[in-house]
Amino acid sequence: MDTIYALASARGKAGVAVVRISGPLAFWAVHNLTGDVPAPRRTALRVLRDVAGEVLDEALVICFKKGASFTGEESAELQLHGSIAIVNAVLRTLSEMEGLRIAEAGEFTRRALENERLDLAQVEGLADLIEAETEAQRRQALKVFSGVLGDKVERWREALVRAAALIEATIDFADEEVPLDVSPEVLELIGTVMLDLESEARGATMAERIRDGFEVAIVGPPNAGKSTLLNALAGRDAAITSEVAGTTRDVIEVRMELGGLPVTLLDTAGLRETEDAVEAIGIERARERAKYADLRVILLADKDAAPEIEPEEGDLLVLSKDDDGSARGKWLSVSGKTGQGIDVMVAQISATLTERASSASSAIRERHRVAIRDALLSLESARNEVLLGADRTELAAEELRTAIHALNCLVGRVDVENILGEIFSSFCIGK
Ligand SMILES: Nc1nc2c(c(=O)[nH]1)N(C=O)[C@@H](CNc1ccc(C(=O)N[C@@H](CCC(=O)O)C(=O)O)cc1)CN2
Ligand SMILES: Nc1nc2c(ncn2[C@@H]2O[C@H](COP(=O)(O)OP(=O)(O)OP(=O)(O)O)[C@@H](O)[C@H]2O)c(=O)[nH]1
Ligand SMILES: [Mg+2]
Repeated sequence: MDTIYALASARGKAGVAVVRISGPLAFWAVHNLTGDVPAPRRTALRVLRDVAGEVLDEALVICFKKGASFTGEESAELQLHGSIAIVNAVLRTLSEMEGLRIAEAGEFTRRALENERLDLAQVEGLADLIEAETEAQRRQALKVFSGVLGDKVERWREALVRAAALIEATIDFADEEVPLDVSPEVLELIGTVMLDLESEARGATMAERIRDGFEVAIVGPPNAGKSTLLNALAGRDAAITSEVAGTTRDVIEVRMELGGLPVTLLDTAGLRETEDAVEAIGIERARERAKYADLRVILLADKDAAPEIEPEEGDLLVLSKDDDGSARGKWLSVSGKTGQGIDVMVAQISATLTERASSASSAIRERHRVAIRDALLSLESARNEVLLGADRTELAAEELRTAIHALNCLVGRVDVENILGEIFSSFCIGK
């Protein structure tokens, strides 16, 4: 196993820069730099020198013994003065040591995974934690990082292994005089796991929204003030506005944080019958995106006008151009010009999305959703086989094993190699 090292903090000038070293030669490398190996897990102030004895920096050094570190390997940390020259000099000195090489992106975490310090879902949680920009993303990533999914998988696995064992026992005793009917207990075990998996699958979509953002589409007739509202929310001139009806054609996307949730706000072409071919394409796109949005804000300048889009349950109906708030009443009203009502509308949007986000599960990725779906399909078949009777027990056991396999994939107990590359490619070097 190579000993790897990398700058773990961001590149460039900083207060302090952290260099990590991990592998069997980590302490040896520290000894080369400081002439000493400080007591494990204690910070020690040491002068670092290169091979020629030239002083590189005075740094805090921490050693972690094998089995008691982030990676699980012998490792060390150098907390340097955050100068580009010092970092370069220290990295160069490490590169000159026999048996040390620079780490690849995510390689420290990969070793933590290989040494079973983390399971695959936790690694994904860690990747999301580093990417997290909003409060909801931070909370969700921390939950996944703490290993909830792994704990659940363990419980499901135990139940299914027990169900499989019960079935297999009846296969062995198939010739006996009085075969014990285990099917009620087996069905009970399968049923409980299926209920859990179904609830996990339902929350997966919301978990993905927290990760990748909710789409909120502003739709309505031309000139309603959609683009003006988008600009007011974005705090910049993202979209062209004008008194000409039919100004916006393309869908304009602005990413922002609303009430702690990541949101992509969409401004769309005003909806109306038109002879203009280009405008018609814009309107088609507007309808298409609105259809798939998580929330639609239907904006109308005139509350008696036809909305040109059938309001559905969950849509937010908002009256626009209410500059002084005089139209406020049972209608939510805003003005993109004066800002009137925007705080109330934002609070309403964020409350609606927060309510939906509360059903988020710890299955945060497409990969998790697929594994859960596969497990559910196999359990469904297993249940049918059990119901079909004693001569189908081998098939039932087989389906149970397939379901357990899918769950093992979820936390990376099996079949990891092909997905690791993809997961770690999103990591920084030094993580
Ligand atoms: N300076 C520094 N800060 C950091 C990290 C780091 O590596 N270095 N981390 C890294 O990303 C995170 C902290 N995560 C860590 C997780 C485990 C261990 C560790 O040594 N685990 C041992 C001992 C546990 C214990 O003492 O309770 C173990 O699990 O056996 C260290 C850091 C965030 N902050
Ligand atoms: N007084 C007032 N005028 C507004 C307000 N919002 C928009 N307007 C004006 O209404 C006109 C149309 O605004 P836009 O934001 O371009 O309307 P739109 O809904 O994006 O229109 P299309 O892109 O054509 O569908 C512009 O002249 C804006 O200045 C508002 O809150 N108050
Ligand atoms: Mg517009």
